[in-house]
Amino acid sequence: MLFEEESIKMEIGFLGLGIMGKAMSINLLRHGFKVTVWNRTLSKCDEIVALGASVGETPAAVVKKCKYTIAMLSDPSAALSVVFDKDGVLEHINGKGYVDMSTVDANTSSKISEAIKAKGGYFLEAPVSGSKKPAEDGQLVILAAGEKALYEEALPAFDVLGKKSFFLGEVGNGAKMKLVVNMIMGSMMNAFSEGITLAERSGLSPGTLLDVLDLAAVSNAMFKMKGPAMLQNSYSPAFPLKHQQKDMRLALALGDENAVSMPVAAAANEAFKKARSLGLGDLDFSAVHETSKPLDHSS
Ligand SMILES: NC(=O)C1=CN([C@@H]2O[C@H](COP(=O)(O)OP(=O)(O)OC[C@H]3O[C@@H](n4cnc5c(N)ncnc54)[C@H](OP(=O)(O)O)[C@@H]3O)[C@@H](O)[C@H]2O)C=CC1
Ligand SMILES: O=CCCC(=O)O
Repeated sequence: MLFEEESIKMEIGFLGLGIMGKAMSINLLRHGFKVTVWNRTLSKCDEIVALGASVGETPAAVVKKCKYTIAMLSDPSAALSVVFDKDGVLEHINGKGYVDMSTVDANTSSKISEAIKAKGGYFLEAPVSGSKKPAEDGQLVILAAGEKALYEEALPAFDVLGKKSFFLGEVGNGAKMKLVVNMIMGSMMNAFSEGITLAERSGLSPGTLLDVLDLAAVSNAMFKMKGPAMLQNSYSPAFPLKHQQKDMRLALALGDENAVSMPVAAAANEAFKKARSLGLGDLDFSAVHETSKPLDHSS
């Protein structure tokens, strides 16, 4: 057993303290797990240390100390770097469990899995659906795949981090499921944003549009949560737009591999790319709304 029954005795490493990693590591601490954190910008560890965590100087140091390490990193390049670079995860992974919860493509996940297995470690991919608030509240949806035994042993931690965990079979299936979900979400966000602009430009109240949508068949949590802020042009980041565009790009590549025509997703990706080119990448992905607004030619 990598894990012991009582969470109080579990020592969990956590790599990556961005919007999601910070909320998730705090949640684990709050529920009695011992947590050792590492972040590329080490100063970001200070807040978590003040709440009771320890710090590892490198990913290798964290893995050496903990039987089980979670990663929550921005993209495929970050996920690979933390594993394969000097002082990376591979150095001490023999006999340990590694759970990558970052959103990456199946190929990246497979590369990491193979390397960890070759060194005698255990690997699970476990990307999540749900954003900053669900991460803070332990309400994520966990899409795991890989080593089944590690999944079962990780359940005490997943039960704290999420409201539901799925085990989807072989490595890659978690990554693919996550990309399909985010591809749908990104397309919906663009349709929503165009709808708000169309309502405004055709003389309707966008506030009333939100009320109507909320009672209609297309009602959903995302429109309800993001709509009011979008009407105020307020895009405080919960899910950064640059990550949503990365997910559209990876989902479109999955479509290429499987000869699936995805014109709606391709158009949504163009809008997210446009938003990035306008410097909106660090704002919430709802900032794609800015690209649906007519240009102001008054000056
Ligand atoms: N925010 C959200 O709502 C959700 C995000 N996700 C996914 O979770 C992952 C994390 O998202 P989020 O927390 O929002 O992202 P952030 O941008 O807030 O954090 C990214 C993290 O990755 C680290 N990082 C980036 N590049 C490297 C690198 N080359 N080497 C090591 N570390 C690196 C950053 O370190 P540093 O602080 O030094 O920059 C930071 O800790 C992403 O894959 C995202 O798609 C999934 C579900 C929801
Ligand atoms: O990957 C990010 C997902 C954000 C969400 O599910 O709200």
